[in-house]
Amino acid sequence: MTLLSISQVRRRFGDVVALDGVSLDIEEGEFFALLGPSGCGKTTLLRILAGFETADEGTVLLSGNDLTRVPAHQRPINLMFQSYALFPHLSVAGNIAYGLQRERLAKPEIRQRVAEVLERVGLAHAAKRRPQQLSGGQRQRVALARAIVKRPRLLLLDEPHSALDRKVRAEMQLWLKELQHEVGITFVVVTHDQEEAMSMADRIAVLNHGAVEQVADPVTLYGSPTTHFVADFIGANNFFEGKATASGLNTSDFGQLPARAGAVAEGSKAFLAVRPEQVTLNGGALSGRVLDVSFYGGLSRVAVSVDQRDTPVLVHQHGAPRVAPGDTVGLGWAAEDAVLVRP
Ligand SMILES: Nc1ncnc2c1ncn2[C@@H]1O[C@H](COP(=O)(O)OP(=O)(O)OP(=O)(O)O)[C@@H](O)[C@H]1O
Repeated sequence: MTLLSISQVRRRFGDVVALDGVSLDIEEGEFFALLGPSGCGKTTLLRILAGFETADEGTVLLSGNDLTRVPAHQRPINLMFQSYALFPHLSVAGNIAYGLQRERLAKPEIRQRVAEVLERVGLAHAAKRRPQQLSGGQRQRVALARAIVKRPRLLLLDEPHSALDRKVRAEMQLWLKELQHEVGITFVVVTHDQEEAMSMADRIAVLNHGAVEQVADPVTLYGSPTTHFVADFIGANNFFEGKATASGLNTSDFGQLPARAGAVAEGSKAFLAVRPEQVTLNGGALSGRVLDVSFYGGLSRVAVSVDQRDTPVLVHQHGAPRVAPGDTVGLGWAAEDAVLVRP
């Protein structure tokens, strides 16, 4: 069932168009990610959902009810800030209880709900500590506990892992996904980190210049991007430019190259996108010379220079390298492993 229906939302700041007609439906219980580079408008959209910012045009419905005129504190929506915004003078339990106290819930109920949520985030032992006595990952758990204890319909998370180092970040991504499944609250997370979005979200909306480029699950986004921007932003890709034909792409430099049509109509301008792990080095449509080989344990990355191309073709091979710089190689791929995308 649709929980949140965002329709044709626009927002400008002076000359800057932050959101240029964004429409999205987010399902009940979904872990949804808004992904895009800095300045694409994702924070503005999150703030509009929370009620801290207003749209110039468009509507936001929550279970069919228009939120436009509902003030932030009356929305069944919580926002977890990037900085966590914990109160330094309150204990962990005090921070979590704060919102419930403001709602004037009875003391025994507050005590019980705080204890429950502390247990859930694995911080029961740290209830009396102050935020500055906690690690970054623990602070994030407190911020999440404080957000979910109010049992919102929707939890918005702004770059939740940006304050954490790499290793903790990976642990917290896994944990956040588990937590979301356990509590069943709909999560909308804003991130510029494609790996983070891919590893956590059920579905991802990729934003660029205030507009939605594509909405899909991670596997579809990776395997069947519809635009050059999405194919380039998510993972590594090799691109060729040309015109879509019935069986691939017609290029001026390399003739016909095999690919699936994807979302591109025959005869239109397009790019062929092929992932490095789909390219083989034993014969095929192109030939080139190995420029560079680097070994990463389970994976070797090979850069192949091809005449008439400014950028080398990247190839990933499983295991140790089987070619060396200077080798002449053929580059090939199966038509179903390459996809045509819109410019
Ligand atoms: N209050 C404001 N006043 C003026 N311009 C703003 C304001 N808020 C956002 N913008 C502009 O709107 C555009 C979108 O900003 P937004 O913060 O939504 O992007 P973002 O994708 O979240 O980027 P980041 O990841 O850097 O936060 C940017 O060009 C930004 O400079």
